[in-house]
Amino acid sequence: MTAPTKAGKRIGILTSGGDCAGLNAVIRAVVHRATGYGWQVLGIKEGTQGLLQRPVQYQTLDLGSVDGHMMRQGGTILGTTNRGDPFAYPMPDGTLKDRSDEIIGGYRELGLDALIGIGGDGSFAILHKLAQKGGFPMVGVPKTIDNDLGKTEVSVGYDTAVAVAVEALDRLQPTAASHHRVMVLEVMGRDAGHIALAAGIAGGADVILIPEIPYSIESIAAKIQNVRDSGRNFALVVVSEAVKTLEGTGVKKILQGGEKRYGGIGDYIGEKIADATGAETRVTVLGHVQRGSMPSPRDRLIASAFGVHAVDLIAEGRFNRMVAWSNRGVIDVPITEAIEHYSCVELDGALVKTARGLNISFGD
Ligand SMILES: Nc1ncnc2c1ncn2[C@@H]1O[C@H](COP(=O)(O)OP(=O)(O)O)[C@@H](O)[C@H]1O
Ligand SMILES: O=P(O)(O)OC[C@H]1O[C@](O)(COP(=O)(O)O)[C@@H](O)[C@@H]1O
Ligand SMILES: [Mg+2]
Repeated sequence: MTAPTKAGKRIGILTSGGDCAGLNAVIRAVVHRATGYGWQVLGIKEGTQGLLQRPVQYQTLDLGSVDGHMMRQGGTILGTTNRGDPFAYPMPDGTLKDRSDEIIGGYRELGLDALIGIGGDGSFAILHKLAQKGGFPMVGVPKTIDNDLGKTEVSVGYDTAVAVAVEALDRLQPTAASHHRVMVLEVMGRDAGHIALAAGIAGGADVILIPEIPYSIESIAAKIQNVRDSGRNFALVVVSEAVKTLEGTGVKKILQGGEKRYGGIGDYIGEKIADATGAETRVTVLGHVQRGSMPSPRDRLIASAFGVHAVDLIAEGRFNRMVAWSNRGVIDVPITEAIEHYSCVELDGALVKTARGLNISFGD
């Protein structure tokens, strides 16, 4: 594919890392704002993978291609990747190769004036390094259901993921009560407990286990005994996927190609609770359902505000910055600060205090 001829600025946009709800709303907002400036927008396919391929994989985005139902759709129309680090790209023979120059070459082939990357910490680390090496201007838009990016109060996708987890607890509660069971819900979060904490509070959990707070089975069992003593015959337990075993190891599955992902701590905790309390216990692993929903209104709003601001940063010539949510509005921060400041659950933060005030146990 040959890049279209150019009048005014031409900007590229890509989505990177795990998908989440609200990515399409960001893309739509970027296209609206850029079109307002009279610019062209090229959507790069599959994150950095699209720039690696020849011909470079992209699609031209205009108002006609982003309106209608796109903002309501989960996922990303551009595709994404959280594999294939360009600086250590896994080759078929098992070796790792630095392919960053090919990606920078792909960027140049498109004749872009700037790149908007929608990603999380991992993606920004890669994209920023590429932009520095290739000398091209870049702006970041934060997304991740994990909400673990520093320097922004919230990332696109988090609100929807929490809503899905709360809905799961709403559905587990009546079946737990009907069968007098302890229901364990394992939610995502690599490696922060934000989803578990927020969903646990909003979904009425009795116990919330997050990687930031060490737990003991005795303490969880004591909480379940308290619940029984109060006359209630069921309990809801939320476990973040990154919670470790009592021996201090993360529970992971090995996937095709040797990739590892969290999964399984819910079963581990469920068994321990059953042994310690004698309660009938069932485990639900929510998994990618948390990423696949229609974006919540709040995610659509944040995504829209971020997309507009990202284009404005380019218009102002302010690069290497990430748009961020702070104090009821959009700001921008150096992207390096966002990468450096990993944001896990603050132990003295409002939500931990709220949970304790509600007598929710962290198992500590
Ligand atoms: N081409 C790539 N683009 C983005 N991330 C990649 C790529 N290749 C490998 N990765 C790795 O995948 C992970 C992507 O980060 P992930 O946490 O999934 O998303 P996010 O960018 O939202 O943080 C990081 O560990 C990153 O180093
Ligand atoms: O989709 P995959 O590759 O199984 O990855 C799962 C991981 O991605 C996430 O859903 C989201 O991570 P990012 O938003 O940082 O990409 C994590 O919560 C989870 O551990
Ligand atoms: Mg991440």
